[in-house]
Amino acid sequence: MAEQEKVAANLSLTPEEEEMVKATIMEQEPPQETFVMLKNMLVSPSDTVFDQLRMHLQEKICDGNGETIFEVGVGADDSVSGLLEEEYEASVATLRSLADTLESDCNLLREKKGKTGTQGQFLIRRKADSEDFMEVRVAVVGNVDAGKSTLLGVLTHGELDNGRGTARMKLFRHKHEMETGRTSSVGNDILGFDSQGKVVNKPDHGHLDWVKICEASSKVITFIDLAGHERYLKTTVFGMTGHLPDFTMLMVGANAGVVGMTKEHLGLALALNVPVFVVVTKIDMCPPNVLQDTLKLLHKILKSPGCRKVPLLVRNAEDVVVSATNFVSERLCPIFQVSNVSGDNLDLLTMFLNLLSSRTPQNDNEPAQFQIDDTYQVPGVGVVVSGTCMKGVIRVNDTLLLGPNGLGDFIPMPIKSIHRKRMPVREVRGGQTASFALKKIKITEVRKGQVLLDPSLNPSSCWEFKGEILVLHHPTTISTKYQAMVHVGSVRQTASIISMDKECLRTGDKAQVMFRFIKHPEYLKKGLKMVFREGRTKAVGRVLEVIPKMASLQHQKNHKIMKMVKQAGGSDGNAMQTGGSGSNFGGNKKQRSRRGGKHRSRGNNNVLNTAGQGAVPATASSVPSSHAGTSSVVSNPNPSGSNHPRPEKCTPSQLTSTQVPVSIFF
Ligand SMILES: Nc1nc2c(ncn2[C@@H]2O[C@H](COP(=O)(O)OP(=O)(O)OP(=O)(O)O)[C@@H](O)[C@H]2O)c(=O)[nH]1
Repeated sequence: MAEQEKVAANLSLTPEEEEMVKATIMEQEPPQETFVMLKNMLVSPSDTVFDQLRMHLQEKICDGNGETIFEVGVGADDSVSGLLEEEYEASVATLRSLADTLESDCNLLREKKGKTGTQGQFLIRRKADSEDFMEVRVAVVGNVDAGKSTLLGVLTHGELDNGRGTARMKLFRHKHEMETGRTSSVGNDILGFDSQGKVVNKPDHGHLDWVKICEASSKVITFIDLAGHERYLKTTVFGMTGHLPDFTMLMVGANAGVVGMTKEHLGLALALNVPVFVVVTKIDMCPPNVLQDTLKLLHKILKSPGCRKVPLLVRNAEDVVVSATNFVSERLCPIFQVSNVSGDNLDLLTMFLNLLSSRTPQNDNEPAQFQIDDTYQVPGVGVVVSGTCMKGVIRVNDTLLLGPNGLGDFIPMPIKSIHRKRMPVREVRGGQTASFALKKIKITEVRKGQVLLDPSLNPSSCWEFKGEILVLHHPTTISTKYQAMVHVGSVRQTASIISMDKECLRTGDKAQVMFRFIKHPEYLKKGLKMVFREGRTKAVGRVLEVIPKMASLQHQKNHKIMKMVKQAGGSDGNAMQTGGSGSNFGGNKKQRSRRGGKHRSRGNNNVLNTAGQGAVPATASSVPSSHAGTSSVVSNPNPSGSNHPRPEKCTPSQLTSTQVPVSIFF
């Protein structure tokens, strides 16, 4: 440990960095409240002041979804912080009785004794309600073998690992995962904290004990365990977009360092604006110089212009409180160094998790919105959908609109029952995950990506939408007709580019692009973050405009008319402009063969493996139909024949080891 402390000391913040941390913290200071708290208000309050303080505290607990951090010995006035010992003790006693009247517990987080007196920070948390708990979702990402599943096994079952994978066995869902030791699906496990901040989970808890954990917890951390292997990147991207994590825990094996998918996952979290904290594992088996190199590289990457993070090495309880209470911003990035085998620093990580709060603001008066991320057929129950309540409150027997279906319509759907973490409840609110049993519907009529909405929202679906994207990586160029998987929230569907404000896009290019889904319409909303990917091609961005279904039908009609007019005028060079979407919507067999071969026009994922991968499908006139979709098309970077000079852009191979691809954008 002495070696590690040395390493930590070497990497401690310089005075300028400390200033930066302070500035970041200052940036996040909440606006001044109307209630002015005087530092000795708690010492011996009159009944009126006591009531005022009670109301103030109640408000803060409500705003914090059931908890708040209260500072004793510090006032919102200009007085110097700190109280004399007796005053401080009297203030703490008042705070405890205030918390008591609000059915909450009061726990000391840290205390500071200075020349001007003592001051302390206390966590006030509502006592566990058997029907309700605060929920925080943490996505767990990092390269394969970084120790993700092991850490979750250790945290949620309280038993250390043996270094050969015993702890992760409790989390795996599939036989092949047990055999290979590799996560392939989106796994879930929970860690409950009571009102005193103690872990509720017991070493022997199984999946059936989730209800017991939830009943005894004031706060439940849901870990979204994601796969580290590149092969499962599609599932990992879905986990990051569809499961709406509040935070990302990026795991790095101390000995392996920042390798493989680590930067990819960090880039994804940055693109989706999810705050990141880093956990360096396996410090028990890592030589100090290797650990130091890993930490140095991590600092460099996090501080690089692409990330613009302020790394904070967490070494003691004080650092935990500072980082957790200022972690709402995406800028601060706490770094933990732990061992799942020796248990080093796991207490600090647990303390940090205990202090994290949900980032979804709760407003019960907003119309309900729920996004579906999975569907099940449960024997004896029927169709069950799981997902996240984005806004409002949903109660048993409420009738919401389910959709869009294949035609883009929404149908009224009563909610038969609600479960939160396998526990039956009467209602669910914004920021919480839940599953609903639905009435009178077949499993084939529900799918991931659908939504359940309050009828007052009068929703409409869309085939087309405009997005602003930045290409993080593409081997050649992207032009219209290119198809790839679009991830927006729990929507995951192949979409084709139907137009864009540039002729073609290369790595590092930013553009406004019009997309069209190839299979069915979706429900999207302006401003949502999106990821557009296919194989090694990646682009990130946001939805700028949603074209409602009817408008897009009209647009399609106009497009067809334009095309017919152009064809009549003999301009066959533009015959392919509608590309993939044309082949799916309205393109007949004859047209398809004229466009250069059937297998390029099917409009499903196969297209990605032929024209899609090459990204720039050739026009009917430039490539004979027998060659369409072959590697000669794929490798042609500029088949349109026009002489566009290739812009001087940073390609991934030119990125240095410390650069995260998103650096170009964020
Ligand atoms: N010595 C030591 N071994 C560890 C530690 N953490 C994990 N391991 C071992 O590292 C190996 C890989 O751990 P996993 O938890 O499967 O890694 P993962 O990141 O979940 O891998 P994927 O699920 O494939 O993405 C296992 O054999 C663990 O026992 C640690 O802190 N110290």
